[in-house]
Amino acid sequence: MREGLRATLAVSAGFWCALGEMLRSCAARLRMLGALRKDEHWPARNLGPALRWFSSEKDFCLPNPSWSEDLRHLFHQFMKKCEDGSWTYISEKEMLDLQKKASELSFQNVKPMKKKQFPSTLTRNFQEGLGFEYAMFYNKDERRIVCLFQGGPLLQGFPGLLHGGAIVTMVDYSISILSTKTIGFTMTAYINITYKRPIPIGSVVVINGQVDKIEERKVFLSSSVHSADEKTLYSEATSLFVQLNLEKSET
Ligand SMILES: CCCCCCCCCCCCCC(=O)SCCNC(=O)CCNC(=O)[C@H](O)C(C)(C)COP(=O)(O)OP(=O)(O)OC[C@H]1O[C@@H](n2cnc3c(N)ncnc32)[C@H](O)[C@@H]1OP(=O)(O)O
Repeated sequence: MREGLRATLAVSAGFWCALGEMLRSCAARLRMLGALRKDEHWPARNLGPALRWFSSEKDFCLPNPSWSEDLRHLFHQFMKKCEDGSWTYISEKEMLDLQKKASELSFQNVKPMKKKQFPSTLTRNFQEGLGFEYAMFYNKDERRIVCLFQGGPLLQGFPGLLHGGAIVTMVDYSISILSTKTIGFTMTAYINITYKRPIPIGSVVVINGQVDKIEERKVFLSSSVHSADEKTLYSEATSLFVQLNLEKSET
């Protein structure tokens, strides 16, 4: 009798959970459809204050109050390395200029978003300190890029830890700039990342990317993610970027 009651309760709890999940997913879809109906272009008008808009003139790669001591220290170290010209600081403006040029390329079946309506890049759509805080430095002769990165609480995966998707986003974004600066506009064909140790939210990591080999339109790169003191290797990745074949994509 008691067994029967327990089984009935388990089935009914399962039913209510499944129903709840279904209703939540329907509500999310309806919200999305509503937003889409209002305006065929993303983003919907009222995405709230947590966005740094494309039109902003501010250089978000410079230190702000959310930066930890470690991030400031590394930033100033790299700025010093820039003095002899071996390394160059990549400003937000330079990244936006690249992006603007990229938005002029036409891809099959892709409608460009209305100017000024779209946010700068995925990595800049968060309020100061909550998402991706970073600065990048480029070494042309060594074909290397360094990204100093501090991931905020909105990038959480496991409690207190950075989501792997946020880590690979920052790796991909850094080496995408490196490959683009090396041979012109490229796209990620693959990126294979190995996560070796979890990264605590708010800690500072150093992403090192380098070009290993170029074969015609293909750029092979490798990258690593270390702690600021270089003692911990968090992740390693190998990737292929392919230079855009504009004749093909213009069709
Ligand atoms: C970001 C900074 C700068 C820019 C700012 C912009 C905004 C920032 C945005 C941040 C952006 C962040 C970055 C992002 O998020 S980029 C977004 C994520 N990536 C994509 O969506 C790319 C989707 N894929 C494609 O569009 C095409 O497949 C590409 C363009 C990659 C190649 O298609 P295409 O038609 O052009 O070339 P092809 O097919 O003739 O192949 C050519 C050669 O490549 C070899 N191959 C191809 N694929 C693979 C593979 N998977 N493994 C091994 N090999 C592969 C192939 O065998 C051939 O080799 P070979 O036979 O000649 O030896």
